[in-house]
Amino acid sequence: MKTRSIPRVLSIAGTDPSGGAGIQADLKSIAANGGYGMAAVTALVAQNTRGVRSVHTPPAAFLLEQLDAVSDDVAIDAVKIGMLGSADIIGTVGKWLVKTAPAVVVVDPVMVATSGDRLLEASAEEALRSLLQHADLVTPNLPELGVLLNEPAAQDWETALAQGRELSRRYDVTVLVKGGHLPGGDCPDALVDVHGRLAEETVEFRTERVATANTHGTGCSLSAAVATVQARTGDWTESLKQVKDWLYGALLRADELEVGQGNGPIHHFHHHVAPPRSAFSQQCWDRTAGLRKGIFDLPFIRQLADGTLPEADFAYYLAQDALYLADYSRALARASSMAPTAAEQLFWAKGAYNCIEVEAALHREWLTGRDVTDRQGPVTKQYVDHLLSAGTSGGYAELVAAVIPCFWLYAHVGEVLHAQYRGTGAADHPYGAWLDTYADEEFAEATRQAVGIMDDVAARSSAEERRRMLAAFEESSLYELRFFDAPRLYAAASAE
Ligand SMILES: Nc1ncnc2c1ncn2[C@@H]1O[C@H](COP(=O)(O)OP(=O)(O)O)[C@@H](O)[C@H]1O
Ligand SMILES: Cc1ncc(COP(=O)(O)OP(=O)(O)O)c(N)n1
Repeated sequence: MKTRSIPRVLSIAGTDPSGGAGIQADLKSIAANGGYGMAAVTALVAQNTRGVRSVHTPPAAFLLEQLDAVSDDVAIDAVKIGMLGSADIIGTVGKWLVKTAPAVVVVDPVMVATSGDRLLEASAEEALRSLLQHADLVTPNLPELGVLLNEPAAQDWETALAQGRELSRRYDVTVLVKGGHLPGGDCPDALVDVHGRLAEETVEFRTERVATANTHGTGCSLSAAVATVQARTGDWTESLKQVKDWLYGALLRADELEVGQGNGPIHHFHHHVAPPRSAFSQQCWDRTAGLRKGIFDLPFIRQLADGTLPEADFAYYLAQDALYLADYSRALARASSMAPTAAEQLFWAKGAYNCIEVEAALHREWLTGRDVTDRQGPVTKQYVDHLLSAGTSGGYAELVAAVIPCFWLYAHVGEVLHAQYRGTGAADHPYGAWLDTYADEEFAEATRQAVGIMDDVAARSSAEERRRMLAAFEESSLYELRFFDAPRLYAAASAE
């Protein structure tokens, strides 16, 4: 297939004056994915983020005039077909496709909007099935897949894939089965083709489900984007990979748009606009709320707060922390060596220095006279391995996200424990002096700067890099929890 760096892509679809779905969404998706967008309107839809009010369908002959006006003048590299509305319109589009034979035809078999309003007359379902013979790719959601096969909508992923295979077999077409309507923490999609046009019969793409109500026009946007990238790459699997990544970012940042009071649109141009400075760290913080709760529920933290923590557990914690800091300093030094700006280089270098010079010295002071192991325990070792591997196999962005929880959780736990201790006014608290050093304003300021750097790095990173950053942040946060729990599990054994 002949590919083109800026493909000319025609959307044949209905309108959405609120800009989230239909032609308006298609044009944004095409542009966001590097194409030149064109549009022929099948129906004028009075709708917004809350639902459809009415539909006006101009005569099919006028749609044909629009289509001919484009194809008589412009070489069309790809066509995306969305809302068609009636059998009359479907027939007109089918004949035009036969006449023009575009290289890429993607059909999104739009039937019902998220709001529940019908966008295809029930009597036109058979006509829509017959249009599939002109399609290279069809992108039904699960209810639409069921209707096209005259079967109930799939309730699980295995049934959905089986239906995808059946649709591919019946209509000799590649099917994109979309799992957005299934419950669960991720959104599976799969390209399915039983006629050998893909490397494998089923190629799956999974992304995490984004917690947002702003998904209006997701299906329209996806199909227009796939048509565009396919005309650029000539490879369905590669196209889906690129588009899913872009779509994930568009959903992740949909809430920033604040459009409408119902299900708002996705952020088509998220990759051209830097996220608000604090957006990424807020996301990291929100995602690890459960782990923070877990930390405050640990016996170690409760006992450290009320002064009942066994001395041996405290000593084990201090010893492991000193061992950890020696390698944490190396991870910060690595971040310094990878930093793209002098300011970031200096910040991490100072952090590496402070770990050894200030923090470890403090630990040594507290450890004097205590009989403790000088070997890394299992959790310390795993945590350090995670940091060092982020610094070698991950990039700078991943390493930065991996080192932040140590700053942030230490500062947060310190602040909370210190406030609790001060609140009790207990003069004889065995760990009072330690808790006083724990809430240090200089360290809190360094933490704010570190989190700011992470936000800056996230703002200049791709959606895929941000996803890896988030995973690295979560993993380090989990190790922070395990680190606080390690004395309970390993202190006694290490003393033997
Ligand atoms: N909350 C979400 N988070 C991540 N991806 C989503 C989410 N909702 C839908 N998607 C993805 O958006 C695309 C459209 O999905 P779907 O909702 O199944 O179709 P439609 O929008 O046509 O009803 C699919 O790629 C699906 O995996
Ligand atoms: C004019 C028009 N076309 C299609 C839809 C439905 O779009 P879809 O991408 O399926 O998005 P939601 O149904 O999720 O909004 C529409 N609303 N209007």
